[in-house]
Amino acid sequence: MKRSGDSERKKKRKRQKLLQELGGQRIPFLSPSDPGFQELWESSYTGLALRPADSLPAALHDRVRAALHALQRRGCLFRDLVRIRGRDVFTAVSRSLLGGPGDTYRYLGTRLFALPWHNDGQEDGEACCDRELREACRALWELNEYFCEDVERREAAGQPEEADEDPPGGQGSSKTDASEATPAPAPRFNITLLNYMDPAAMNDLKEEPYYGMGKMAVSWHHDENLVPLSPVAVYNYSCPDEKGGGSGDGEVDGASWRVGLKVAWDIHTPGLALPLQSGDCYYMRDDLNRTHQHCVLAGGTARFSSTHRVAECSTGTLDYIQRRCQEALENLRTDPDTGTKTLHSLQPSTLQLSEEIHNEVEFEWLRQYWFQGRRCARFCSWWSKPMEQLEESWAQMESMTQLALAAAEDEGSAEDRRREVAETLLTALTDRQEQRQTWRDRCQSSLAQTLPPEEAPVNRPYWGEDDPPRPLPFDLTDIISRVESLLWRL
Ligand SMILES: O=C(O)CCC(=O)C(=O)O
Ligand SMILES: [Fe+2]
Repeated sequence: MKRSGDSERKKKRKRQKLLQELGGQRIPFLSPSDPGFQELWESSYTGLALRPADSLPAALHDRVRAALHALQRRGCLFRDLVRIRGRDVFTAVSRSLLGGPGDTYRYLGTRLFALPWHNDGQEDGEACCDRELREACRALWELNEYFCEDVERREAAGQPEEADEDPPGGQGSSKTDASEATPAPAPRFNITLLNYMDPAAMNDLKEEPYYGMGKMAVSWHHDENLVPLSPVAVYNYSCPDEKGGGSGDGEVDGASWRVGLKVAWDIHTPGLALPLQSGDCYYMRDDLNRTHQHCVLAGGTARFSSTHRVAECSTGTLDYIQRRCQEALENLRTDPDTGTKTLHSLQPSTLQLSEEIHNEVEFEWLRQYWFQGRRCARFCSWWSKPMEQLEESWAQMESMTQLALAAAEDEGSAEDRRREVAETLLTALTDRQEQRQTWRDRCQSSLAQTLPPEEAPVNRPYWGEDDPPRPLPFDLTDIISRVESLLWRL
């Protein structure tokens, strides 16, 4: 937590310095009708590639569009209450995560839990959601497969396919690929984060501050939590203009949606604004996401996007956290006859491991999940059972902490050992107490209060004096003081 605070402060200083240097002036940016647009794309935005709508199969467009509407109609998309620079804010876009069963994706202090793709033809009885949703998820899985194969094709060819790579309006220039170094095997997209926004329903969209590009639906950012150098593929669907007057594919004159790009920490290279027709896709490849930032500029109509990513999921799958819990619980022994619990080992490294896992399952899984309210369980039951099981494991870990505490306070034991145990506990409990406070504050924030009951954050696990007792209290203030005073005495 402290570390990210430091880097936030550094970034803030860097930002202020650039703004000072800019002195209130706007940095230029280029659109396709500007002279030099294509040269700028080729020289400073090589990792960006457009795949125009007409190069995708028409049937795929139809299925994906129907799927996006179905997910929206069924209320599966939500504005996330994320955390930016220590403050809670709602995202302007509504989102939903799809991916493999048990996958999660973490961004802006928020872990999203994937609605499973359903590429396995489950029958009604055993399924976690109904047929309509299964079909919708499956359509996005097909789009994901399409993108995986497309990226593989491009990498195998070593060189981009001409027609797909030219900036719109380009006269067939022969652009060479930036990635001429050793080709690594193309990682497969494992999740998609869906976005939806209807600008007519939003009255407080922020103006793009540096270039004057217009209203932003998503502000400048790097995509987080991706495998380094992995590509991102985005499907853009601008809904037909219901009021009429557009060209029927989401285009109102001068009001198409655009993706904005800029070189990170650079006020000299002009920005790039790429308009997207309905059905157009774009790729961010190589190190574009690291060296550049992107934003989404709102157009005139409602719009969906499906953003396919290679999420770094080494600590982000249900399998992973279940394995971690097992690892922690290996140190707990329950007598089969009496039910009495004991710890196998009081080694500091063993205790430290289980206390760290305790914090990980509580703050990265249980509290993240419940903070998002009961919103997902309404239409998909996939996560309900695993979350119950994780909570059971967590409850066992509460017993383990209590046993370790008892060992530290056991006057019959060697003082060295007691001190070691107390020190290990103090670190873990201080962290736990701080994080519990943060989550409690987030659940009670004024923004959280504006949500309808079924979406409102739940501060869970929580237990007060009137609830069934647990081995340790929710509020650890007294326990921490006990451990501290123990350490003074030992
Ligand atoms: O909608 C888009 O085109 C991109 C959205 C985006 O940048 C994101 O979700 O991270
Ligand atoms: Fe992004």
